[in-house]
Amino acid sequence: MSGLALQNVVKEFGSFRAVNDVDLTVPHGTFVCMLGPSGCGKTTLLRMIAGLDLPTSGAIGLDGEDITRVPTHKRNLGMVFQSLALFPHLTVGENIAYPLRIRGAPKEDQRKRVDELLSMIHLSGYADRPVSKLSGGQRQRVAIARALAISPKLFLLDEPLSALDAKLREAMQVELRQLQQKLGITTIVVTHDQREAMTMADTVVVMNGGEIRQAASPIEIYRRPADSFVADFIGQTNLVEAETDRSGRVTVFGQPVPGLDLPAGAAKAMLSIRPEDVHLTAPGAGALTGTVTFVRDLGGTIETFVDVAGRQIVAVSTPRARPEVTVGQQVGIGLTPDVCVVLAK
Ligand SMILES: Nc1ncnc2c1ncn2[C@@H]1O[C@H](COP(=O)(O)OP(=O)(O)OP(=O)(O)O)[C@@H](O)[C@H]1O
Repeated sequence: MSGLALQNVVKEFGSFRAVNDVDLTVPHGTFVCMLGPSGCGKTTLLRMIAGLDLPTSGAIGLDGEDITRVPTHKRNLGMVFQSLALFPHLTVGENIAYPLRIRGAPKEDQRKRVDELLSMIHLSGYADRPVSKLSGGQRQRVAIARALAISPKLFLLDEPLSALDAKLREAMQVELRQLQQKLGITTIVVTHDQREAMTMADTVVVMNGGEIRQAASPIEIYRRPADSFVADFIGQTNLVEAETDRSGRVTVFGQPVPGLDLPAGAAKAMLSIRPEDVHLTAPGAGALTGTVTFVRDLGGTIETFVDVAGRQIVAVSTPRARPEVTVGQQVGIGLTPDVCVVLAK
């Protein structure tokens, strides 16, 4: 297969298993973001793909070749890690040309490639500047260009944008994605920022406790989370329990939700209901009734916190779409089966 394939990859540090039996296929040209809380094993997995760590067991393949034990410098990788490690005493052009120079590429070829890459990262004319005179975002782009100078088979980045301020970071996410699409290079980015992952990835790999909990497109992960960890980790959600009552009706907080089905044979299941799918109504008009406990008006959106039988439900809407409500007021909550995602666990 063309692309990257991880098979039953395990990494143990002493008796601690940091990566537990990971299987993942990344087709050629795909942009993958590995996402998860601190310590979930995403950097360890990336380091094994890079050849910086050896798996305890399992296999890593690239374009059909087993590279599990191939040293990093023979894997044809481009890497950008958190600390950029640009050479501060070299110019922008010299930094980008560095990997070509150490491979003995002719001077003229180096110059051509540097010009090509500078144009790609929107820094044409910057070749002779010292890197010390660049802004954070410009340095980031130079690090990316240097990693791409050798036209690698695989582009690996670990939290590449984490040192940038929020606005620049968002702009760079779009730039990085556009560059990757232009080059069609298989790319894996480790991030703990779900918005960043949703912006850039074809496939988001959500990890927890050394395991992949779900690997799917951003919208699939958001709309059809595999389990309550993924539902809660990606975006905001309401996790509520549904159960079957004595007469066989499926209920939420004791109120029947007609048309909602639980998995065959299950008396209970967790539901994920996104806040934008929770519709506030007049009391009694919705399936549930609750009391407004807090209203967070963020200008573009309003979050309304509602206490329903001692549990908090959050509804999000635009100011125009939301009925006027105040703290202490009773409201109804309309629940339809189509907004309730029944979770596996
Ligand atoms: N060299 C090592 N020796 C011992 N334990 C390690 C080593 N490297 C990583 N670990 C442990 O393995 C687990 C996974 O670490 P890893 O760096 O992969 O997490 P991460 O998901 O990238 O986290 P973060 O977002 O904080 O960087 C952590 O519990 C970490 O302490």
